[in-house]
Amino acid sequence: MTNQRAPHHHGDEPIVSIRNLRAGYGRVPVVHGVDLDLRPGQVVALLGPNGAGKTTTLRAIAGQIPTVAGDILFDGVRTRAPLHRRVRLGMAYIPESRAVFRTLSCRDNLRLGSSGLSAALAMFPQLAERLDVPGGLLSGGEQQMVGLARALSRKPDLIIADELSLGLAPLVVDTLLAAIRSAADEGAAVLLVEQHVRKALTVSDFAYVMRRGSIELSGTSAELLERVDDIERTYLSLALHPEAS
Ligand SMILES: Nc1ncnc2c1ncn2[C@@H]1O[C@H](COP(=O)(O)OP(=O)(O)OP(=O)(O)O)[C@@H](O)[C@H]1O
Repeated sequence: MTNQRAPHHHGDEPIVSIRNLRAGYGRVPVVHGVDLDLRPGQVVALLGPNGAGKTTTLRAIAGQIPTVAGDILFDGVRTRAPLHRRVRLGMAYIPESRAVFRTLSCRDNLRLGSSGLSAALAMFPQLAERLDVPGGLLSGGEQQMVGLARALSRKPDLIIADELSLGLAPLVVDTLLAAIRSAADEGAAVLLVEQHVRKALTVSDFAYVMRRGSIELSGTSAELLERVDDIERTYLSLALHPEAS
């Protein structure tokens, strides 16, 4: 992976391929044999009830936890690089916890991104009125916008985002997902874990449904959206936040 996107990737080649991934904590595997492909320009949603192993899968792909078995290929090359090296190769990993500097102003938080304030405000104009507010006093949604603007400012070619919208109002969720969609439209590959199933299927191109550590179903998001009631009943009914989808 490099930061020079377009010339590097051609056709339909995956930028990331996961083959028979097993990962977990200590000696306890919680992800059993996951296969998954991410292509430039695509948003891929990873759905599933709480505890299915979605976050663990993301952490393994990001290099935050080691794999127990299986392969993670970046641009067709097997990698065991740790998180910070994958970030240098062009990955942005947005974990569930919100990453703002609480005592720095919103303005200074945004300036930490590599393309600066104006690009961030073009992405999220609503932050313009909040520039002097310390990061810690921004709303949850605003904090998430700041974190996302900073992550996207590096023009990553792989974006891994874990429950961006946890606890946020529907309109804010739409704003965040729209920013993710634009990054994909500009060429990034995106892997998204999202509790709002319908929103996730609307914004994504392809989706995987995970349960008990394995992929149980996959398909184009359009196909899955057509049978979303059935999918929610059959695969996602263990979700702790069914009202959120
Ligand atoms: N740090 C950890 N140490 C040990 N077990 C963990 C750890 N984190 C998660 N687990 C366990 O791994 C399993 C999968 O968790 P994971 O967070 O990957 O699921 P998830 O699909 O992301 O669900 P959620 O939506 O609740 O985050 C769960 O049984 C969980 O209890």
